[in-house]
Amino acid sequence: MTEQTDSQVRIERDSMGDRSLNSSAYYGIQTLRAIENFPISGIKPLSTYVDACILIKKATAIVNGELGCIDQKISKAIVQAADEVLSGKFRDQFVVDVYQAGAGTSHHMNVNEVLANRALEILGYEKGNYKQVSPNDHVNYGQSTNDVIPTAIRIGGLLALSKTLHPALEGAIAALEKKAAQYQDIVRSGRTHMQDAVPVRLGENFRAWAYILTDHQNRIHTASGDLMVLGLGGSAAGTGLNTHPKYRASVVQTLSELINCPLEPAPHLMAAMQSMAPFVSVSGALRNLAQDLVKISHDLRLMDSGPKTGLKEIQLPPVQPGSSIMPGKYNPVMAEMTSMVSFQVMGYDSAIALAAQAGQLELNVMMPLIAYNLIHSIEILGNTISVLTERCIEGIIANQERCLAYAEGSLALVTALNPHIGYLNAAAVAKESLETGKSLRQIVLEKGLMDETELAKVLNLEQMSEIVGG
Ligand SMILES: N[C@@H](CC(=O)O)C(=O)O
Repeated sequence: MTEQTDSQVRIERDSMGDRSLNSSAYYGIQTLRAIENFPISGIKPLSTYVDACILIKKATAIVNGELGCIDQKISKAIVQAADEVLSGKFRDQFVVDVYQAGAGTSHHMNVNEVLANRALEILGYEKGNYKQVSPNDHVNYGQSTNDVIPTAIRIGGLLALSKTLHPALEGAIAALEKKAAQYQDIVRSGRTHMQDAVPVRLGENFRAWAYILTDHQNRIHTASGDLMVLGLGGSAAGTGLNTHPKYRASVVQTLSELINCPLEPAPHLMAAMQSMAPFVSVSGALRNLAQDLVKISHDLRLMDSGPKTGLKEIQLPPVQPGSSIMPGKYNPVMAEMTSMVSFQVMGYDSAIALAAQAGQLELNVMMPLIAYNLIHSIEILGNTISVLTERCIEGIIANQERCLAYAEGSLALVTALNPHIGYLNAAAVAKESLETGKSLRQIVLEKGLMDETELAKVLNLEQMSEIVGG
């Protein structure tokens, strides 16, 4: 290993002493200590979460500059540094493991240090010259991890929802409605308890899934309303110590404009800091969606099962060879992946529930876990639903003959005879059909239970699978 020369390192000082850093690093001494303290997962902060923190820092620098709390020149340099990060620069400088100091102080200081060091360069100073621009005194003026991080989780959640999950759900709903219209006339056998049930239309199966996803989108949208209420301005304990009296309203307004979303200041800042309820609500709505995604992806796999020994009512588009050993096999990989992601989201939700109830007095220090789990849940669900739509749902082909054959052979068709011959007679017909292999029609006629024309009208599959009153 080659030794670093003096020009390749800089010395920084904090309340614990001096440390040397590589002079190319934009993060500083507190980040360095956190890197050493938390070599846990290797998982770095999600880019949406970094965006959220940087947007908050941009808003606070603008407002603190306008209110005269920090020098205008410094304010402008911090804003320029923030814009550079938002445009994609310096992203490799956000390096603290997601499992880190409680409340997120380490990641927060990482953000403050990167912005301070870049602002120093913009103003013509060396990195680390914190007398000129300080991570704590300027970038973090009037702020605390304790109000910034819960705000960043809210903003990160909102950004992730609007960029990934909501568009993905809209695409899936549109694709399912298209399939519903395409396959409206195909009759298939319903199955309840995995046994023959009355006939249904394949198109209605797709329409039902579209409605299920629409309901989840509405639930998530409603829950996410809570994310728009911000405790920013509360500083360390929700009292707003060290902030300008006009800061709180102004910073929320500025942030609203930056992300083009109607944010509002929380009516009680201590409450906003202490309770993790908004994140629990959104995570709960995500879990709810994930549970139905499991159901839908399992249905897709069942209906596609075969090709020779399963149901094969539909054909999912083959997207890759399925087996390392069995030639010619194509597996329902997109649906399999969807189930696994959904299980992960449920796991994240369980951890969020544990973290959310672990607040003590003025603060809940488990926020880093909540931040990662919530934003990651939204993003992996969004990505999953997008590819499931494009690589699976849009390419589904119905096997009309197979669907009809199952529907015609279903013993549950006798259900339509109940009003005409009674449940017990119908049950006897079904039993005999199963034992002898004779058709339901033949047995009813042999027993003289109904005449031929009447029976033909009642055992009409199209009519039986119509939605009554629909
Ligand atoms: N989380 C810190 C405050 C901060 O980082 O701003 C504490 O309460 O100790």
